[in-house]
Amino acid sequence: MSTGNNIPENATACLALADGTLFFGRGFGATGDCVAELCFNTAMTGYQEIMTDPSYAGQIVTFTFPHVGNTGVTAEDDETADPVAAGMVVKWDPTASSNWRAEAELTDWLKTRGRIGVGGIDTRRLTRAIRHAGAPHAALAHDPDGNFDTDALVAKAKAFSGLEGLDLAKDVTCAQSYKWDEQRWAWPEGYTRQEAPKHKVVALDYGAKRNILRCLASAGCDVTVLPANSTAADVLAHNPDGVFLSNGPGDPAATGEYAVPMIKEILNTTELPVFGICLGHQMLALALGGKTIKMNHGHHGANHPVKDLDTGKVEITSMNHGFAVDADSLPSGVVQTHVSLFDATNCGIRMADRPVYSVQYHPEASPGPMDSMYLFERFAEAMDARA
Ligand SMILES: NC(=O)CC[C@H](N)C(=O)O
Repeated sequence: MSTGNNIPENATACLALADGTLFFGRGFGATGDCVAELCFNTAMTGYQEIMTDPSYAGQIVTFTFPHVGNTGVTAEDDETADPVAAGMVVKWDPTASSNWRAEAELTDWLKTRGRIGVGGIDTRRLTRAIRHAGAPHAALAHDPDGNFDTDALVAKAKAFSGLEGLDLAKDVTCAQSYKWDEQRWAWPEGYTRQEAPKHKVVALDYGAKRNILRCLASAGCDVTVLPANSTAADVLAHNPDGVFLSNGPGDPAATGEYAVPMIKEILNTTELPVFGICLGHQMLALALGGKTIKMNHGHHGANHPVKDLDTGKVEITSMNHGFAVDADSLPSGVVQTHVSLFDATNCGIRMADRPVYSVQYHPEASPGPMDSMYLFERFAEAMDARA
């Protein structure tokens, strides 16, 4: 039974936006409520990879593609041990899995891992609202009895302080360093190990996706992953041939309090090649003297065209970011290398005179037509050149 006015009789989930807008639907996964920034992702596939991408900490994801659940969940596809996104919003109720690789159903997986989902939402209307007014703060509640205190949910959404100024990398980073040698998935052998690595790479974990670490291993790297708050001395103690800066959640300017000084010190005291992705890109830009800005609704999808300004080629990329590097803030000696063909947002930089570069998009998850491994291979080549 629902309580209060205007709550549909069969509603078991409520999505409340900070401006008071309410959406009702059918809950799935865990019960209870959560509060976060609400974004939308336009990818047609990959809901499990999206939900387990640590960059989504502090965000509820609206899936504009209505069909979720059909591939089930498969442990091999997790980007980290558990889902990190706070919740998921979809148009249709999840369908049962129909996939030989599936090991569990999406709804059971969300339930055992404490993540809330809602189906039956008009995601077109919601997406328009997000595009129009910017990513809102939202509370999502799931109650099988349909009891919702909508005023309290709106108040919770209003009270959420937002992602600006929020350091979330410290929440999702690893507690201790570890070695990584698993390579990209290939048919028919699946994941294989890198048995003859050529380059020692320290990868800073700000919320790293496993598939990025796999790409490093596949490019010939012997990868040591270090926690986000590692100092330049911690990094250099491993005697690396190159330093990698991972993706991650939250505001790069906030996470930059410890990471940016570390990156600056690596740049100032060594000549090591440095490669960054997404949050790593944003923090590298900050370390080089640039600025980052909060976007209206960000880029979250798997078909975003990005132009490589060095080659003129356009790559169709996977994206997940709500902040961006301000290209106008880049100091001399730092070159813009990639731009979004949607809205001209900066998508890549490099130092003019050193193999220090980064991209905003996720090459490890990009669908093509180019082989996104080229960025990892460029990193390996830069380490080769110094050997
Ligand atoms: N995927 C990422 O690393 C995201 C970076 C940053 N948290 C942003 O939202 O822009």
